[in-house]
Order: sequence, then C-alpha cells, then structure tokens
Amino acid sequence: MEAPAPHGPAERPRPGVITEFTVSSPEQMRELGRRLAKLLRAGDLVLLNGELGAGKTTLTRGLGEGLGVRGAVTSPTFVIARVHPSLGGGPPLVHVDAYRLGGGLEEMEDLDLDVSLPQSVVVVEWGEGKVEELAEDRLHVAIHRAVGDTTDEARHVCVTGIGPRWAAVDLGVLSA
Ligand SMILES: Nc1ncnc2c1ncn2[C@@H]1O[C@H](COP(=O)(O)OP(=O)(O)OP(=O)(O)O)[C@@H](O)[C@H]1O
Ligand SMILES: [Mg+2]
Repeated sequence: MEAPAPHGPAERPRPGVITEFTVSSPEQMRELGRRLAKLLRAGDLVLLNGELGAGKTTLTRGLGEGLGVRGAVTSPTFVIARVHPSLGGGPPLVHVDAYRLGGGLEEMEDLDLDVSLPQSVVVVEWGEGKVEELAEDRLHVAIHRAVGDTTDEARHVCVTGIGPRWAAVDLGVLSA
C-alpha cells in the first residue's frame, strides 16, 4: 500500500483556515450561528457534520436568525431541503438535511442546488462526502460532543475554510 501524502488525499484541497473551540450550551451554539451569518454571503456553501443531536440544526437556527430569514429553522422530517427567503435584502437560506440520502449529488438532483447556490447561502447537514462537488469554496463545520464532558452540553467545534474564498477570512471572530 502506498504511504498517504502528508496532507491527505491529493484530490482534497488543503484547508486554508481552521479554528477550533468549545461551545458550552445550545444558546451558545445559536450565537455561533448568528456570528457565522455575518461572514456569509450569496454563493457560500456550508457543510455541517457531527453525530445525531450534535447541534447542526441548532447552529442553523442561529444562522437563519443572523441572516434575517423568514420561518424558523427546524429539522426537516419529510422534506430534504427548505428555502427560507430573506426578510431584508439578503440572500435566502437553503437548509438541506442529507441524512437519509445515501448517495451524492445525483440523488439530490431535483433540489437544483447548483442553480440556487449562486444567489443563496446553502447549508447542508450531513453534507460530507455528498455535496463537495457543488463548490470549490466551502466551509466545513464539524460538531462533536466534547470528550469527557460531564454536563453533556459541551460541544467541540472545528471550522475549516476550503478554497480561495476563505483563505483570507478570519474565522477567529466565531469564537471571540
Ligand atoms: N452545546 C450545545 N450545542 C447544541 N446543542 C446542544 C448543546 N448542548 C445540548 N444541546 C442539545 O442537543 C440537541 C441538538 O439537536 P440538533 O437538532 O441541533 O442536532 P442535529 O445535529 O441537527 O441532529 P440531527 O443529526 O438529528 O439532525 C438539542 O436538543 C440541544 O438542546
Ligand atoms: Mg439536524
């Protein structure tokens, strides 16, 4: 077997920026979403990963508040994607839950994410390994229960900016 390249598989672009921190409550997770919203603009793709109940939808709720979009962000039970139009002049939020989708983009063809992405902020829960082809520039947010946490509320969050779009963005403002 060939030894892996020092920076991982060649097809994976090297991350431009990474920030890691702890989020200690659901309210703080929402606040993180509101902060993240300030960094986002139309055409941005955000992938949320982490186990069931990690806090992906909670983060997206804050994101919706920060973007000022219509309708509360919820876990879509029967739909895969929901569009929240802006209440102001900003981009709509397209919230996708790819949990039940085994395959990649082909399975989501009907959603026309490639069509809506240029004028929207697209957030995909469970998006890893499924929607990367949509954009060269992506923000990956990994949320995990903090190991050894006794309150059960602490989450470890790792945000990685991939591609030129994120190269010069200071992700440090997310944890400030
Ligand atoms: N620090 C925290 N951040 C986010 N949620 C937290 C935190 N601590 C506890 N929680 C609770 O964990 C749950 C997270 O649920 P949420 O629906 O956001 O997760 P999810 O990652 O979207 O799950 P799923 O994979 O089922 O879509 C909520 O009930 C929330 O109150
Ligand atoms: Mg969810």
